[in-house]
Amino acid sequence: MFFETLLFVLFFIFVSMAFKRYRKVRLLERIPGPPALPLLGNTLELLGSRKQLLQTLINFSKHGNGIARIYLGLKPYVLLSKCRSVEGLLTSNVLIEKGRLYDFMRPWLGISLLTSTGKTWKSRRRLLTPSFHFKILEDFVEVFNHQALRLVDKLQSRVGDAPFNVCPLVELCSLDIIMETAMGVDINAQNDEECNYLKAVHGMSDLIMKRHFAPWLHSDIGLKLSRLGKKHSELLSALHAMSLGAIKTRRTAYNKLKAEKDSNKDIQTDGGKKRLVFLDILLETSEQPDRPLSDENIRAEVDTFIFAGHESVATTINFALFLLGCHPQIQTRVVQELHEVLGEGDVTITSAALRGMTFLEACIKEALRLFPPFPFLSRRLHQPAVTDGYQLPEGTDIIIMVYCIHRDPEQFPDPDNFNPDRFLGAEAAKRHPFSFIPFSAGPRNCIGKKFGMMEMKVVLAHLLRTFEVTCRQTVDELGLRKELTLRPEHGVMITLQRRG
Ligand code: HEM
Repeated sequence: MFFETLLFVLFFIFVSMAFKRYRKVRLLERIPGPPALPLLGNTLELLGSRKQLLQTLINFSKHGNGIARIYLGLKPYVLLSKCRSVEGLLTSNVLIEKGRLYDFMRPWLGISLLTSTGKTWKSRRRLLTPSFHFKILEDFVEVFNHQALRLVDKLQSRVGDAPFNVCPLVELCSLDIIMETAMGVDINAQNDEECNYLKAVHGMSDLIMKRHFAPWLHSDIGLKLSRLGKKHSELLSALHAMSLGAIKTRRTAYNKLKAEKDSNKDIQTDGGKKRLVFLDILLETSEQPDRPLSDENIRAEVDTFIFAGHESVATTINFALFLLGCHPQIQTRVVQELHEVLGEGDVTITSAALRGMTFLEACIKEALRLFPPFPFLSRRLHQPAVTDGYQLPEGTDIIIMVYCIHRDPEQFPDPDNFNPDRFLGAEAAKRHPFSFIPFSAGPRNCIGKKFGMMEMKVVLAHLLRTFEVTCRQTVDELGLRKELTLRPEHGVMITLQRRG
């Protein structure tokens, strides 16, 4: 009797799951998409070459007019590639759950602002928003200047050299900046080109992408049993050891200062200068009775800031150098503007000066349009939605094709052309508000948008007023590759001349 009941229950579960899937697939089959193999779906095309991942997804999305459907194994995904199709989703206050890729980031980044959802995300967002207050960001401009000048110093020795890859140097600079602003430590990565921490970040990013496209690595057991399991644990230990070490040091300093001072006042840091870093704010918050943050929560947020805050900025600076190096007339316009805003001689760039650099900002935006660090964003629907007249059932995984949205000729005529003027004047004001979304949009947009823009402007301003940058690569020669962010696999090869 027991076995009969068990069999009946199992049969019932199986039938209801099959029926649920049938209803879901029936709705999604109305959406155009490439032919899919039984069981495997479109997995083979996606697995075929990770180098081609971006191009493969772009090709898939061409199957519909802004909306297309693919299968990874049995799992359906919907690709959205027009601004009109993503507006409803991005502005929703309830459809805020991230897609599967984020599941694989959790061992490293924990439950943080980037990876959480629902009530946890809402309360974290409320908690962390004040950390990005303009007053706090203004204090960071000093760090941006100091680290950018270190990069300029490093590059002085490359003047007149044959073309060299600037990407690793820019990435180390942006890592130094986020370490100093997030944790208050100057790790001077720029003088450590072997930087083990960065190697661990790259190793983990690579592993997360491998997991995403290999269904047999999706479960933790599958990963542990595979040859990647050991590497995953080693990378996690290295990454967490660094952030936990920095938290411990900062907490000791914080407690010491607190014992000396009224805890409501600003904390004295860095040899007497008043500058709060993100970690101080988290430590302060963790002590408020109504908003406790455990050490684990703090580690998750710190790791998230470091990941989200350095690679995206570095790749954008690199792509901007590529574009400006290939377009000398546009570079000259930037330098003229810098001259007008900053004058001659050595200067420390202030936040007021940054506001005057409108053409440099337009160049950065155009670099973000052509090469968005996050060329696609993923979401999972925990309730049904409708877009472009199609019903999307609960549980559907969505891929927002930022790369395609940014190259839509209806919004950006001659879309492959580098033309920063698109972001100035009336043309910019006429465009659809969701046609340019490098920082995403709506309630789950990038919390570090202002921080990132200020940092990129300071670093590029120092570089461009010191050096004339030349680049002779084509876009194909960059070897665009989608890792966790979009990267130029073959580097950005530039030459430098000192400006007169
Ligand atoms: C060029 C620079 C940057 C770009 C293009 C960028 C882009 C993005 C995008 C597209 C998202 C949404 C991700 C998604 O929905 O899946 C995001 C979220 C986020 N970014 Fe950025 N980001 C940049 C710089 C930064 C910086 C400098 C920081 C921190 C200092 C930062 C911290 C975050 C965090 C914490 C989130 C999660 C926000 C939430 O879900 O509430 N980002 N970013």
